Order: sequence, then structure tokens, then C-alpha cells
Amino acid sequence: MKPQQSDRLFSIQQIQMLERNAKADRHQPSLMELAGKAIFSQALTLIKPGQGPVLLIAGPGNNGGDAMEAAAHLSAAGYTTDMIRIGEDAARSPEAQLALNQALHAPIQHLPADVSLVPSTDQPAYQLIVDGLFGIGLNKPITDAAAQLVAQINNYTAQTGCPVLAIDVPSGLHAETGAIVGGAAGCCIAATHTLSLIGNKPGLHTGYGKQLAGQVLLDDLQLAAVAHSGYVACLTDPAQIECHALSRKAYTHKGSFGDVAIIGAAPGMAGAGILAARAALFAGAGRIFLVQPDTELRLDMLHPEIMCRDARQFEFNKQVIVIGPGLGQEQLAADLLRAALQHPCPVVIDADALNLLATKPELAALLQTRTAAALLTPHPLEAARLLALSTEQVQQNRAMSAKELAQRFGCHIILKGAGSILCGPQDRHYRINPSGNPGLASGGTGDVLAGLCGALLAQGMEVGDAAAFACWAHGAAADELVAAGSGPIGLHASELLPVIRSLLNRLVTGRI
Ligand SMILES: NC(=O)C1=CN([C@@H]2O[C@H](COP(=O)(O)OP(=O)(O)OC[C@H]3O[C@@H](n4cnc5c(N)ncnc54)[C@H](OP(=O)(O)O)[C@@H]3O)[C@@H](O)[C@H]2O)[C@@H](O)CC1
Ligand SMILES: [K+]
Repeated sequence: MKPQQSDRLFSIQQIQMLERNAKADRHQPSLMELAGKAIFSQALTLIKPGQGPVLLIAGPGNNGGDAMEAAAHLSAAGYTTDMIRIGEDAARSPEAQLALNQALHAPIQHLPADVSLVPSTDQPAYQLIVDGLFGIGLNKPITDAAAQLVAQINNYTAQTGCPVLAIDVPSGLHAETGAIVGGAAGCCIAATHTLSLIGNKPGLHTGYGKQLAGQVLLDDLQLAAVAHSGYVACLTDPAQIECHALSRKAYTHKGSFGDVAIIGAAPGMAGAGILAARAALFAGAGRIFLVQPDTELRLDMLHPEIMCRDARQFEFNKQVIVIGPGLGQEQLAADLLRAALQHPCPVVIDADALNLLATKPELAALLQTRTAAALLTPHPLEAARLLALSTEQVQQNRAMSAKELAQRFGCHIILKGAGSILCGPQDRHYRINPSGNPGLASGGTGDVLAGLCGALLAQGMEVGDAAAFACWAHGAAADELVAAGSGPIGLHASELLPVIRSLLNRLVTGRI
């Protein structure tokens, strides 16, 4: 099924192509005029008349032109409007020159770029800052005067709570990767809202973008062509995922919902395996085995439904395997991973099993030649080990890293972290998971995700769908817990389980 237009995510090149085609086709009103009106309308939802001035930042490119258009509308509507311009006026594009001309003839107070933005008791605080410093044309780190302005704005908003509406993308963020342009050498505006123009963009939903873009809004600037244009990725919409396999018929029995073998829970790390096994239980797998390198645990007292087994005597049968949570990296762990990779059933590879893959080329080669489905669930550090990169390099382009892993190992990938990236080796579009929050940044939540993936595969879901469904439910469970006041502080992995169960039941019966 095709994703909804708002869930489609476009590359910078695709947006620029849409812009070029639109400019060739039409003259009045210009895209910049439409962008200015869209920003003005959005700003009106965040401000109130008589409640303090609005500050607009206009950079050297067309992002700045959009800000100048919006400024003219705001001042015409009676709002006290201040503007800071960066860049040579003579070097602006023709549309931006027109916008500048309007802004210069409107009752707008033009402030120098090095003005001191300090909240004071003498004058009313800004009720909104509109960030039009840089958009998709940012091609190097923000430095010098522009960087000082970014720092001032971030300080000001941190002190006052003033909202920031970013035009198209928070200035400093790479609209495609979600990284800060230039990494530590760059900087970025922290927006509370971002109005993405023409199409939605991947960088607003993953990595730093997930935090710095704030709430993402969309205006297609009346470009009908967006609906037919190519896109690079989409946001997961759980309602669009084929989950028929999970619905229960009256004549089914426990054998109908598959067996999951969690291989892990080595001495000292039993909790990771238990959490994965419990997640498989709460997500509806028919039978769950917890297979341990040393049978430290004979029974999960809280969930005796889980069958604890000794790995040395375990017979691989038709189970879906989840290998890694608390597995360790001893010789027996490597032998178990070899057996799992040779097993002709779906396998989920997590945690220590990923670290073993990174250090043992013969195991990586087995994975590459395997025909049954394989799903790898690395966090950025595990992905970095698999790709022989640094974590920073992985995070600089999360989608590229996930795609590289999918290609290299011929399997499906969930690259975890803010805005998890999902892709398979044959996928034309990757996915970004929109649910979840920092409450998930605690030990054991990854084990829960791995067990959940295993349970969905055991029930017959296709691997890409299972990964997307699992990621969404995992993140949405954390969101529900935060909404109920049980996080993000102190949210822990075990709490996710009943909420995931409830979400899956609601999803399958169309109540979400
Ligand atoms: N085109 C259209 O019809 C429409 C465009 N729209 C809007 O325009 C935005 C894209 O506009 P844009 O392409 O002009 O890019 P933008 O991000 O404003 O800035 C580029 C300028 O910044 C400069 N520069 C770059 N990095 C720098 C740095 N670190 N430090 C200093 N300078 C730096 C760069 O200089 P250069 O490197 O080229 O010398 C160039 O001058 C888009 O996000 C959307 O808001 C919409 O209104 C729809 C219609
Ligand atoms: K911006």
C-alpha cells in the first residue's frame, strides 16, 4: 500500500527538482509568496495580538526570503515585528529581493546581526521567533556571526520558553540525514515547531532532527506534482501494515502461533534473555523457549509459561530464533550463533550476537548466504562495529548506514535510536519509525524489541512488516506510558510489555 502524502519523505534533490519544475510552470504567486503565507498562517496559531513582538531571522538564501515574506504579513496584521538579516542583500535571489523590498517598506524594526538577545524587564519578551536562517541549501557548518546568532537564540528560548517556528528545517540540521551539518563543528537552532515546505523530509524525524525539529507540520505550497513525485522513505503508519497473520480464529491452538527460541541469558545477564522471552509471550507467540548457555535459570517464576532449556541439549526445530540478549561472546555463544544461522527459519540477531558477527567473518559469511529471513537490530554502536566505523559516522547518516548493513548482510535492519531506521536489502524506500521517546533509553528495552520481533515473525508476519510493526508498537507503548505520567523518567522495560500487548490487540482489531 502506498504511504499517505504526509508520511512520504523526500530527499533534498527531489525537493529541489519539484521546485525547479514548479518555477518553470508558474509565475504568480511565486513559491516564496506561498511559503510566506503558509508561515504566517502557522505563526498565527502560536501567537496572540498584543502579547509581545515577533522576531524573524532571515538568512542569505531563499529560506531567508520566506522569512521576509512572512514578516511583511505579520507586520501588516498588526504584530510588532523585528527582523535580523544575515548575508549580502545584493546577492539575494530575485524572489528574495522582492521579499526584501516589501520587508524594507513595512513597519518592521531591522536589527543588526550582532544585537544582544537578552530577556529584559524593560521590554516585552518575544512571543515567537521564526527561523529562516538556512534551509535545505545549507552546505557547510554554521560558523561566525550566524553561529553566534544561533547560540543567542537557543539561550534566549531556553531562558524564556519562547517558541521557535523553523522554516522548512531548523537551521543547522541536515534535512535528509537528521545530523547537524559539520557535526561538532556546526550548531543548530532548537525549534519547537518546523513547517516543512513542499514535502516532508527524513532529517526531521531521525537523529538530532527528532529533537531539534519539534513538532513537524507540512505545507505542500499547492504543488500537485508532490503526489506523483518519487520519495526516498516513509514514516511508518501502523494502519498500513499487513497484520492479518496476528488475528485469531476460533479453531486455532497454541501450535498456530509459532514457537520462539530466545537464545541468551548467560550467567550474569539472565535479565536480558528473560525480558526478550516475556516480550515474545506478551506479543502472542504460541510457545516460548529460553535457551541458555548455562542453565542458570530453571523457571521464570513470574511467567512459568516460558520454558527454560539448556543450550547444549536444545534441538533446533521449527522455532523462530531470537539470538543475542545476554548471550555473551564465549565460544559456546559463537557456536550457538552458527547453529542459528544454519537453521532454515527466521532469525532475529541482537546485542552480543551482533558483536560476534562483527568480529567473526565466518559467521558474517554464513549470514550473507542464508536464505531464510534475518533481522538485525543494532543500536548505533553495534552498527558501527559491524561497519567498522565510529558511532559518530553512523549517526552522521543513519539511513545510509542502515542501507549499507542491509546490502552487506542481505538482511533486514532496524537501526535503533531516535527515529529508528528500517530497511531491507531489496527495499526501494526505507522507513522511519515515528513513535517513541527518551524513556526508551534504559537497559532492557532493546531486549523487549527483539523478543517482540520474534513473536510477530513466529505468528507469520513478513519480516519487513514485523520489524515496522514491532518498532511502532514498542515506541507507542513508551508514548502511552509517558502520557500516563510513568515516564520518561523511570520508565523501564518490563512496563512496556502489557502496553505492547494492548496496542497489538487494538491494532489487529482496527481500534487504532
Ligand atoms: N527555491 C525556491 O523556489 C523555494 C525555496 N524555498 C525555501 O528556500 C530554501 C532553500 O533555499 P536556498 O537553496 O537558497 O538555500 P538556503 O538554505 O536558504 O541558503 C543557501 C544560502 O546560504 C549559503 N550558505 C550555505 N551554508 C552556509 C553556511 N554554513 N554559512 C553561510 N552561508 C551558507 C549559500 O551560499 P553558497 O554556499 O551557495 O555560496 C546560499 O547563499 C528552502 O529550505 C525553503 O525554505 C521555498 O520558499 C520554496 C520555494
Ligand atoms: K530554517
